[in-house]
Amino acid sequence: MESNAASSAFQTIPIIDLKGLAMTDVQARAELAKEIREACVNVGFFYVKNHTIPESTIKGTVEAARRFFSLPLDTKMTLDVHKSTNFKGYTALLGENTNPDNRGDLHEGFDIGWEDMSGTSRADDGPMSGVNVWPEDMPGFRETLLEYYHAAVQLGQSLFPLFALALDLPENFFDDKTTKPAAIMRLLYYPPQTGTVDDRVIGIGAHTDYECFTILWQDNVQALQVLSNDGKWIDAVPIPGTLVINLGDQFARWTNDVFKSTVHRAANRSGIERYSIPLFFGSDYDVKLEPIPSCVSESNPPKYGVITAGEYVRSRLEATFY
Ligand SMILES: O=C(O)CCC(=O)C(=O)O
Ligand SMILES: [Fe+2]
Repeated sequence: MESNAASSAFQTIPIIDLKGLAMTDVQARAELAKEIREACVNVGFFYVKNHTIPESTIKGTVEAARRFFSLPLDTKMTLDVHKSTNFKGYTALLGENTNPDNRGDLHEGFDIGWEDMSGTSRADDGPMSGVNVWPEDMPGFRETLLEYYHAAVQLGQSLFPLFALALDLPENFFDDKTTKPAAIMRLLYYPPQTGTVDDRVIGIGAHTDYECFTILWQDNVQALQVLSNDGKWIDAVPIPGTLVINLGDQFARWTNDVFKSTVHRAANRSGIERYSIPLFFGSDYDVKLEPIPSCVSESNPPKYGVITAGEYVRSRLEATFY
């Protein structure tokens, strides 16, 4: 399978209907996988409609985000991500810098990893092991976020077989590599930027994501942009009822760039505040990201060194949260 890196300058981001996600008909699944393949090879981004995260779960989580980010700064700072050994908790404005050429990102964030409803976190998350941190005096906040987290993880798990089909692999190829969903969920809040904007301080600087793919909910404020091969920024216009799926660097490494991990950024110049909720879905942290054999050929020789997923994500997070 060849990398298509130079072939397409996309102008639009495809919309894929997932209403048949649970179907078992082989032909229908193959057709859906083909659509996904086109999007992954040419764009690295697609919208999904008729996804499986309930609207009520989204609404509750956005409400929770509003409540959380409106807490006083010193209360939020008790959960400072820099105090955590595993990148969990609160990031203040300018607390991270996604693009090294920039001067800091103009967003606030709140990060959690896997935890079940009874409060158990995983002990064996390799370099990312450790508990989530939660605000005090916010009844229901934890449950609301975990409800969203597990719904998004379930959606992610149902996408892996389609990504496998899209790579001409058996549907279960990723099953034993995604047994402990390595998923990080973020609440993001972008204050509006008005007046003269320094391009080096925007909502989130130009970057690629670190894991296999990201499931992103965005509100209806336009800010997200995706870099096309011809160097143009394409608006990822908010489309009500959809989620954005974009591929990250784990998948690019694993597929030897057959799947694209596309550069994107967000700048909120709307005049009103913006919220988004990415969930970054990676392979199990102990999986070695060796190029998938069908993605390597004489004309597309291996491009990346082999590293475990956990080491890779950790090194990227360490560079971001300086
Ligand atoms: O807020 C957005 O629309 C994008 C966020 C993003 O790219 C990220 O968190 O990696
Ligand atoms: Fe991103």
